[in-house]
Amino acid sequence: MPPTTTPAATEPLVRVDAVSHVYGTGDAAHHALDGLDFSVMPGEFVSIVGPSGAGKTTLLRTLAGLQQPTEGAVWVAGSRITGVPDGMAMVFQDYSRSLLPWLSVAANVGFPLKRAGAQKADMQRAVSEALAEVGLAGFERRYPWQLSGGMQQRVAIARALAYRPTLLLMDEPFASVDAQTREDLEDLVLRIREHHGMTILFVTHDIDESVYLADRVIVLSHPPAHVRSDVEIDLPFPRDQIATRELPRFVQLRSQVARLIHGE
Ligand SMILES: Nc1ncnc2c1ncn2[C@@H]1O[C@H](COP(=O)(O)OP(=O)(O)OP(=O)(O)O)[C@@H](O)[C@H]1O
Repeated sequence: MPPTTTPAATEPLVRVDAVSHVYGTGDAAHHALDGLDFSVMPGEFVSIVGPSGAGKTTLLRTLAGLQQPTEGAVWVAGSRITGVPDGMAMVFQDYSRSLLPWLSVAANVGFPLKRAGAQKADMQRAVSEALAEVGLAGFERRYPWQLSGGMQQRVAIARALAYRPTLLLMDEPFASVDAQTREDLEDLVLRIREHHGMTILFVTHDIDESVYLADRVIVLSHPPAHVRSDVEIDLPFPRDQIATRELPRFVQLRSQVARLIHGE
């Protein structure tokens, strides 16, 4: 009998297996993560929220392979990660520090591809496509400091996109832009996700944003952090900044997540 599902559809892309992290030693030791366990399926959009200082950035840095857990392991596409995995890109909150001010917009977007040894023509095509996708066609020759904060964050998103990642990690990417720009960037990320089908893990302090964007919201506990709850967001797609946020189910879910963060 033929299989009814392909193996790829049933295997998680990311598996966080009993991950703990302790910074420092002895009296100075700080237990940030405590036995975190969860999985993310290919194509899922998962928001990660939690109280301030819960360890969200520590978790994302561990997922990115930028630091090793003191206990447990992270698996991406079936391989235990010991460094930055292939096919992963990351977008940080602080675009002014993540973009290189002495490089043009195009050179910033092409930077990871150049380092990976891409052919010039392929790189130029990927850069143009990515900039067009984030609404910055025509800005190739500008420098990051000539752009608004929201535009700089679009450049950072384009740089991630040009790399064609299967896994995109985003650490509070819209925390430093104004409210209208934030909504525009949220919808940009949803469109990108729909277009490319990539898997996205998105750390945010903003409860409404976590619910608006995601298929699931993982709520971390007070430190040392464990997974306090894993909330399925059963809101229909496509999402709309006004209509989705008006839905009674949206209001119910955001209250549920808020209560969980506050420890109720
Ligand atoms: N390199 C480090 N060395 C020592 N302690 C650290 C280091 N990085 C983070 N910490 C500590 O680990 C804890 C978790 O930090 P982390 O930045 O991961 O939390 P967060 O949930 O992202 O914080 P926030 O809500 O403020 O964004 C904090 O108490 C922080 O001071």
